[in-house]
Amino acid sequence: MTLCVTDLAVARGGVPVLDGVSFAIEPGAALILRGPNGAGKTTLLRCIAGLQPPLSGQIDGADETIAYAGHADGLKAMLSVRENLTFWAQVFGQRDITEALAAYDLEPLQDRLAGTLSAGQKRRLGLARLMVTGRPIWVLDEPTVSLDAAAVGLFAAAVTAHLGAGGMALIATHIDLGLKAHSFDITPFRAKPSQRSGASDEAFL
Ligand SMILES: Nc1ncnc2c1ncn2[C@@H]1O[C@H](COP(=O)(O)OP(=O)(O)OP(=O)(O)O)[C@@H](O)[C@H]1O
Repeated sequence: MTLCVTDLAVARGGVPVLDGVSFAIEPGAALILRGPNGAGKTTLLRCIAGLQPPLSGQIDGADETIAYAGHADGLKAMLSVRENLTFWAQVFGQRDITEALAAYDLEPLQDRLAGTLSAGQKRRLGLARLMVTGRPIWVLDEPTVSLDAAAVGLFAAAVTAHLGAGGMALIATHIDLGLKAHSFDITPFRAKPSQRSGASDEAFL
């Protein structure tokens, strides 16, 4: 299975942002999305994750295969760390959360309510969630925000293990994660200002 994006055009708030984007990711590979603030990385990732439709083009290999981590951590504040991971494991039909707890050094925090965690601890939990989905393609938007250097290392190790097991990753980031991955700069694919689409068709802003 390959994630294949062909001639994709995407909009945000009804305004075209990118046009003519094509790339493919094979099992075991990661692609790092690059581009300055406002270039359209988040918009592209949201389309690929199925949160909003593209204007045109094709996305193949994304059905029931993607685990998405955006800017929000998507945590249940009144559930503990362990309960959050167990909840997501059950949603995705997986069971074991042990590896995810260990990968992000969350064992000492497992009984804490997620709402009481620091920003970096919440981010670690949000990223650990990916591991219990069993989904092969991780689509990640600025995953290292709030993480300290040690936690960035844990994240890089988790991604490397995921790729080693045949998984894939598409990551928008401004920092060097030290991963073996190709980079894809979306700057040249900025949509022309004349390409207006009209109304917004997004599920979430
Ligand atoms: N909710 C929104 N409504 C309308 N326009 C938006 C919205 N969010 C972002 N935009 C605009 O869409 C364009 C693409 O934004 P996007 O968030 O995809 O860029 P990005 O590359 O992820 O930026 P950053 O590096 O700052 O996170 C920008 O011009 C931005 O101002």
